[in-house]
Amino acid sequence: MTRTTPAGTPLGDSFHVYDTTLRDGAQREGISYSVADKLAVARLLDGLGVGFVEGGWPGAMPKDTEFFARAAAGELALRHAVLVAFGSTRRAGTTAERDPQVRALLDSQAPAVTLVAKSDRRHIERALRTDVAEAAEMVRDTVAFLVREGRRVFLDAEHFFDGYAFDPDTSLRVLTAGVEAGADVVVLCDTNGGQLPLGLADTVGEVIARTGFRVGIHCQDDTGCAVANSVAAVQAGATHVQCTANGYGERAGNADLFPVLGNLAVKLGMDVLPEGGLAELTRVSHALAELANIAPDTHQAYVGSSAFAHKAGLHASAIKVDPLLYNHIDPERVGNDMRVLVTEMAGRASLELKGHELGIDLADRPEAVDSALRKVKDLEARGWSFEAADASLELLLRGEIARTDPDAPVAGLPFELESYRVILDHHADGGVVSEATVKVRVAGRRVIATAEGTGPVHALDAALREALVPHLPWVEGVELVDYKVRILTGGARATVGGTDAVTRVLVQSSDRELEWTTVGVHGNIVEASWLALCDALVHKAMRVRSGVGAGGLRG
Ligand SMILES: CC(=O)SCCNC(=O)CCNC(=O)[C@H](O)C(C)(C)COP(=O)(O)OP(=O)(O)OC[C@H]1O[C@@H](n2cnc3c(N)ncnc32)[C@H](O)[C@@H]1OP(=O)(O)O
Ligand SMILES: CC(=O)C(=O)O
Repeated sequence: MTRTTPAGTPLGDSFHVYDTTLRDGAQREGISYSVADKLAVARLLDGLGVGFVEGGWPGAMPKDTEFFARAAAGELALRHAVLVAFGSTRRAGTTAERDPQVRALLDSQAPAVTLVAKSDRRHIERALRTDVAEAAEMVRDTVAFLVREGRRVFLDAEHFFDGYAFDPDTSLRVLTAGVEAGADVVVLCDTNGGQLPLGLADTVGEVIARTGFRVGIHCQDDTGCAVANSVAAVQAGATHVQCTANGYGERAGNADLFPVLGNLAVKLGMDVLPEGGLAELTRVSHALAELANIAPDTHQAYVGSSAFAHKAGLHASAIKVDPLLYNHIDPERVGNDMRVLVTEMAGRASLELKGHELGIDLADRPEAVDSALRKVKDLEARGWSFEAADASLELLLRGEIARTDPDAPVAGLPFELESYRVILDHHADGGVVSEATVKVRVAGRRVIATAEGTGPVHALDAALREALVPHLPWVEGVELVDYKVRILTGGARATVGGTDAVTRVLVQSSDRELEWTTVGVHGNIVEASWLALCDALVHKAMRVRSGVGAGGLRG
């Protein structure tokens, strides 16, 4: 399929999606890519289909030099993207040929080079400590040298928007020097990230009208407008857009590649990625977050796990009629999913949609839906939270179905608790050991088991397993993979009254096939944990018995 601009002209090389995650993204506080990480990031971006991957600044730091060396040695076989080396123009008072930083760009063997150049007179005079004529010459000389050496050159005009507002002639003179020397694109950079979309788009349009140059855009996110600014620049005529994965970058970050691509592709109808690329946005965004060792932003536009998650009952009731009534696009277009959250804000439609997600048909069970809804609202007012605990919600729904339909089977706990006890031993040497004893009836027998653990919940879990596994072997395959505790004070549970806090525990379990989350709430953290642990086992038991409804433990 031919990729086109909004005007319908073929994209080909006429529009550039340019990624600078490995250079500007790496300037984010907290990110430190290894060379192996950098190679993996480049491969993911290439697989997505971006046109250019800026790999770093060879010569400035050993890791970036090594990255380019390994890429040149064949470790990076890019299918879509052109690899770009980044660096500054030569220093004042020398020549490009003699400047070691410029030579390092050549030595990187990258087929394209992006040169950063000051385009604000105040920076030229105060930071470079030179004059405008020399600054323009630094650009001309370096671009011409690299072009002569067979490199494709882009010019990042640093501080362009602030500089153009202060002294447009200087800023244009720097651009002109680059283009006359052979630069392919002059990239207008909002380096301090202080621009707003309307003013920035006006400037982009004006520069194109005055010069006729091919213009790109690079936006930092200091006003929170980097994505809007980038899209506005494209609408004003920019044909090269620089972004970083998930908006990583110096200070507040850069224009986030994923919403920028989403907007260009879905809203402006530009085929900015090869076929199939758009549906990869969510997966690639999350994979790149892993490589950066940063938790994905759940609320990120287009690709966040909450980007199409609906909590309000009124939203759900319209979504039941047509999902597009409350979604700006079909989430599948960008590889994301719609989810319905059931909380105190739910209505009947929210429960029906959630039931559908969980494989429970609630359409003909209005009584069960009404009573489940009342129960959810009541429990949430007492500190329970079901939005992250689908398994507990499923048990509650199945329990209400069983209560309102005598024909529906119900299964509660696969064992009966007689009592549990947890003690804590603080030894003189500073060691702290928890010990738990559980007394249960399982498979018609009374079983007593004791176990130690690093904490009271660990000990309780261990003792329960000790008691159950000989009689219910599947318990052994249930692993506790995450455990979260939140203390809720009066405000969050106003109907309970009093000043004592309640504890909410979320337990995430896994049996290698599935992960599921359950919730428990109580004034005592061990009891809250016990409730969540038991729900986890009831949920698993329900699946072991397949098709049998379950009651759960909430009162
Ligand atoms: C807007 C951006 O984000 S651009 C990307 C910025 N990224 C980085 O800075 C990360 C990598 N940087 C580095 O490793 C180092 O800063 C280096 C290797 C580039 C330079 O290190 P040093 O030689 O020790 O210089 P230092 O960082 O202190 O100062 C930069 C020098 O470059 C000069 N300079 C800055 N911008 C430019 C430019 N566009 N063109 C030419 N020279 C420039 C400065 O005037 C200064 O010169 P001086 O040493 O004569 O004062
Ligand atoms: C080049 C660049 O990163 C900037 O001007 O912000």
